[in-house]
Amino acid sequence: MSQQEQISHVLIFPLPVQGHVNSMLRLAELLCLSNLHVTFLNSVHNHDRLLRFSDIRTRLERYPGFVFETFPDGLPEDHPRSGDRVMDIFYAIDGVAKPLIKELFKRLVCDTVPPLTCVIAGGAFEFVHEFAEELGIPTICFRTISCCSFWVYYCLPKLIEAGELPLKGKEDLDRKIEKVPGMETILRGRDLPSFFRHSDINNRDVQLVLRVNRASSRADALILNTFEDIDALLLSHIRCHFPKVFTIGPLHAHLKSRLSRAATTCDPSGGNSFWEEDKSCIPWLNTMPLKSVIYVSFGSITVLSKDQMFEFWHGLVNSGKPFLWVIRPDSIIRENGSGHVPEELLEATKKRGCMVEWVPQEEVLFHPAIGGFLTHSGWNSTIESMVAGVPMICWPYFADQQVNSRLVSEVWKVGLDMKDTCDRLIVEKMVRDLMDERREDFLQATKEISEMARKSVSEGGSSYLNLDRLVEEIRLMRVQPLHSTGQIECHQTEKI
Ligand SMILES: O=c1ccn([C@@H]2O[C@H](COP(=O)(O)OP(=O)(O)O[C@H]3O[C@H](CO)[C@@H](O)[C@H](O)[C@H]3O)[C@@H](O)[C@H]2O)c(=O)[nH]1
Repeated sequence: MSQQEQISHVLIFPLPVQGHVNSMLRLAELLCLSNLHVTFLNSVHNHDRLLRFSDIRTRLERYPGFVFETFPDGLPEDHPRSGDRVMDIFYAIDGVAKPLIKELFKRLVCDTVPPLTCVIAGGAFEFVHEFAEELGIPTICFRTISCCSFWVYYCLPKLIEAGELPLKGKEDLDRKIEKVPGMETILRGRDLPSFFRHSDINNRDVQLVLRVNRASSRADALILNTFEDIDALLLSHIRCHFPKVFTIGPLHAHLKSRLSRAATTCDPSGGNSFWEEDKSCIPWLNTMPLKSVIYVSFGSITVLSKDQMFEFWHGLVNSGKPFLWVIRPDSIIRENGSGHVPEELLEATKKRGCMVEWVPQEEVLFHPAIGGFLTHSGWNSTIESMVAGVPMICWPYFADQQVNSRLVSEVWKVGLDMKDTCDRLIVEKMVRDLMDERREDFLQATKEISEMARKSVSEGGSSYLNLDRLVEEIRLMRVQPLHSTGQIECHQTEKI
């Protein structure tokens, strides 16, 4: 086969957490639909959960060019991989899995047909760029966070240089942050990614975040799960630094659009869940009036203290609105002596509440009974809510979520930002504002954004065309010979 005819083979390597794996799997399927060969790299821990709780195997086995590879993430099985221990994932992988992943890269280049031609990485590990550069493999960085938070992360060194960071104390949280181009009037200290609330810039996590963000610019191209209409200004800044940016989102809607055009028999609503989806909430929702229910979910990493849980619970009950609340089994911090649930909460919940451990979120958001979403502002949840036309109350937990929630309220105007408070009176007021007082404004804004999003992923839309361009770009990518020897040193590689 000639160089031109060679089939492109992409390795997709997400940070092994639900939110990242979700969007990367959607990308994988979109690339398979374009007849590219895709190897998807999962941690053993996540892969087991995915096989247990989703239909991913049947969905992806339809594509002859799709394969999973796995690696051990280096953490004990009972490690929570969430809350304030989520950063352990980065350090454990950097230690244990790194050499195995390097061997995998070599094996895919040397011993696989078709050979690897490109790596799409989540931008979480610097070593991906090191290995790829050593082996001459082109890389594309897919940051699964929002465009606005990607840009804020990218500008952080500038903020440090200009003295806007570190924040020195609580009094700095409301100070304007002016050195992020395109966001000069929007951000305050409290809207920066949570890692940067640290007053010590040399802190290990802060340094890690700075390093991995710097590494993004070593990639040959950048993919973002957004669409041009909501991020035009920031994209114009980003494109000055990253000449090849492909905005191909919202990915979940894009996948649906392409699957329906391909007229496959595959259920486009199939999830990629690490937890068992409890569908009993759907018959419950069917009994509720139109747009009356507030859906509550804080994603896959957030953990709540018992006090926080009770504040939310009281606030929801006191708002008088029906609520569907996802509480992951591992999401409440165990504390001694504070487990008593007041009788009035239990009674009110029996009447108008439904609490489950995990739901098919896309289906829930599209249910006609859903009128609002109390969310942690993870980017997938945010963009899924926008597509479904559901306004949000944002309670960001950490990382990029702090930026997303600010944009939701101040720029896109599709919801309210409740960051840094967790008080039953505020929860109650925000729910009433979202569902009653300011409902019409929010519904109008979400409707407009939802229409723009759907248009972008329909034939001829910006994300649709950008995906075609991305596929063309990938088809042109080839492994370049090593500088030192003039050829890749393909020797026996170990299977992981
Ligand atoms: O009951 C549920 C709850 C959630 N989901 C899905 O799980 C995903 C959660 O993703 P996201 O909303 O992005 O939250 P996290 O799981 O917290 O995602 C991580 O990854 C995101 C993308 O990079 C970041 O924006 C977040 O800050 C980071 O915590 C979404 O697709 C949801 O549809 C379900 O299917 N069922």
